[in-house]
Amino acid sequence: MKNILMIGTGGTIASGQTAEGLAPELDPSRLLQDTPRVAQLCRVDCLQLYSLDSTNIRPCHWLGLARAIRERYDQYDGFVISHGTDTMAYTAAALSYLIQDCPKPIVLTGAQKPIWYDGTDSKRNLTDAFLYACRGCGGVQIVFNGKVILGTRARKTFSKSFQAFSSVNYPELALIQDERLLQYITTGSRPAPRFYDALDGSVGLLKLIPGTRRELLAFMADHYDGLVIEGFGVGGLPEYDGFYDVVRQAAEAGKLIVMTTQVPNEGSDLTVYHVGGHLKHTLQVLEAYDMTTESAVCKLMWILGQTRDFAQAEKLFYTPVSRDILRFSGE
Ligand SMILES: NC(=O)C[C@H](N)C(=O)O
Repeated sequence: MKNILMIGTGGTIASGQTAEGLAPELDPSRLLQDTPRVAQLCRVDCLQLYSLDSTNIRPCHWLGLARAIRERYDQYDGFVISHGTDTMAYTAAALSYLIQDCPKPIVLTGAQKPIWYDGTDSKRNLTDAFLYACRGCGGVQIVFNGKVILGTRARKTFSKSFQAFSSVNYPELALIQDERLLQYITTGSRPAPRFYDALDGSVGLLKLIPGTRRELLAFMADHYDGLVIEGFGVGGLPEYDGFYDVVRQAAEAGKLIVMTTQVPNEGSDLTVYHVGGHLKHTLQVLEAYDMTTESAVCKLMWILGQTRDFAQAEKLFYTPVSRDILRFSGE
């Protein structure tokens, strides 16, 4: 039997009812009491690391999760992290940069309804997560509603339904149906993972709207070391009101700027239109292409944890990690 470590962090799956709404209170061993099937699949140890609604999860918690896995890595065959769904895609992306080429499965799961709720999705998701931790591929993945999604490709796309997550610009890796694992895509891995222990949380995300004030961009460029700008369509920046100069000054001041799109699918291509091409050709800005915003944000934090040098940052940003960016593969 495989040895799996379950790490609890909170979320709806572990929540109880309070007068002001659901709040996490159940620890992982309590979740397993309600999911007896797991004990037939593997041996489990439990670690309650946090008890948070995932709205409260921050980069320090991602570092804590990576550290917890690193410290116990040799003792287990796989890891299951129970987590709130709201920021699970960010945690999955962050862990994909902090723990690279991992040959053991690191599986995030959670639920849209608490474990005690009639018709909850908690038990299915937990059972599937453990099944995948025992039989699935290495690396960081989300198992949810029968789908297995690469940690760098996940996004929460439904706020209430059980099908909470989609795989963005990349196929789902596997399906789990009636405890049968259909592994369509495998993840290659090295014999041992590479752990990182630094992230710089000084990254901001600006979603443009028609008429966004330049002052907002300038304020963010002043207050953050890295900035992700979600433009429209295939990407670009307004040509009125001095936006370009703000980005130029920020880039010259050594800030790392990533241009991406707020369109959910197919990614950016800045060079198609002048609103993007002028920027791309004249300034030192990075482009997310087919990466998710969650991954672009976390990759920027990971890069800023290592360097401020644009050339080095550019190299790191465009080097695929766990298939987060495909634009450059094969070129
Ligand atoms: N379904 C959930 O888990 C949502 C919850 N607010 C959380 O992210 O912690």
